[in-house]
Amino acid sequence: MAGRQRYRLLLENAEQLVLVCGRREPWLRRDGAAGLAVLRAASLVVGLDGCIKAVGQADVIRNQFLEATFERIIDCSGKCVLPGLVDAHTHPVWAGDRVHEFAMKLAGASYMEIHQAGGGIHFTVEHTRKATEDELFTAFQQRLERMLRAGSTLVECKSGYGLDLETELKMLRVIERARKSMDIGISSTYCGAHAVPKGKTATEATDDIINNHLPKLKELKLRGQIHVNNIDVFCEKGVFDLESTRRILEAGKDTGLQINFHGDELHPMKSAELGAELGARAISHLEEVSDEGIVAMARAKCAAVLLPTTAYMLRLKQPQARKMLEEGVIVALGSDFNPNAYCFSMPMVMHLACVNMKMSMNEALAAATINAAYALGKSDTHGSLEVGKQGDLLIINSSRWEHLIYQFGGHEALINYVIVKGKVVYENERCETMSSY
Ligand SMILES: N=CN[C@@H](CCC(=O)O)C(=O)O
Ligand SMILES: [Zn+2]
Repeated sequence: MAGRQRYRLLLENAEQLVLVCGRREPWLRRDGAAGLAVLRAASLVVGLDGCIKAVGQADVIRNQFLEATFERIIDCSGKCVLPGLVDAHTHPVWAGDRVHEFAMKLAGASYMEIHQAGGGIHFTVEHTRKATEDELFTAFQQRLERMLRAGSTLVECKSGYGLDLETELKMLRVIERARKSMDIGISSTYCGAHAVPKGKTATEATDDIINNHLPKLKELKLRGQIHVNNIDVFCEKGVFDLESTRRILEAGKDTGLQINFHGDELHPMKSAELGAELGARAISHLEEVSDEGIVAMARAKCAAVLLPTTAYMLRLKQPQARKMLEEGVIVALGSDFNPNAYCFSMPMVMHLACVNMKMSMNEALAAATINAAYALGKSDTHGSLEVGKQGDLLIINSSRWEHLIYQFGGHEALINYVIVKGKVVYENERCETMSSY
């Protein structure tokens, strides 16, 4: 019995309550993901501290909390409750969209042709450098709101459209401001090695990052002004080669940052092998990863953050998700939201992962929850519905959770509530009047 205590939230009698996992697993590999933990006719309680206090059969919870009071009770009959989605890879702070480049790509130009001609990341850098901090923040805030409404409650956010120290810090301050003022959870990534700035060689840019950028980040962290979690490099032919990548990642690790970088996207670079050797928490993209790289990542428990929107948008070959899963890699998903791949929606990302990368719906959900949380070093607090974890949840207006993936682009009418730390941060009233079928 819970006694007369007060709690923040009671979700009552969900048709399905998708725990994802229930034994404090820090990740789910293929076999674990195949049998996701799902309860039927279940309830969940979140405490005043925002953490989950109980989850179980509705009648058991009812008896246990008979005398308790709740700030809010939501009747979930006929609905499903899932963990908030975790987006493990985004570039959401920028000015200047690239819709004109979308047209060029549709007409046949490749990503690298546009980049080498001074467009792509360079175009966005030019606009981001000119934008004020407030302008960047306003656009970022709106993007985060859209992510939240699409079900993401924890999002990795990169800098990387400044390249010079001043603009990189401006971006990181914008991320910090959102972290403090918004409900959505943020994992912040320094990505000063996103491209080689115009007028510098890769070696000069690498030296600048190691000698100037990283010491400044360390100083700001010590002063409690900016909290950066991860370090990223775009390890790619014509951008940062393997040796420069190694130098930057090692220096970042020495500064206390988790390694989480772009690798083996357009060309095989042996990024996976390098990441495994350096103890990287995650590597993103991996369309061109080698067989040895896959084995090394599995052994090193280095998560593969797969980005189905990139391969779709750029018509690249798909990352070998099946092979990675079979070899025991921890597979996570990200939207890769950026001016090249303008997609906020993890439900759509999961759908693409299922159709184009041949993942099952269970594998896709594990990849967008517990495994994405692992890729950010946060699976002890996020990514599943277990007692003690943060009460980040979705309620969908359907009696089977798989509708979240099956209805491609249908999440806007399907997601009924988004909840962070037990507090409703988005309520979609349209759901009450609409049938989900
Ligand atoms: N590949 C490098 N970075 C981004 C694209 C960034 C951009 O084009 O602005 C990505 O992950 O897809
Ligand atoms: Zn990226």
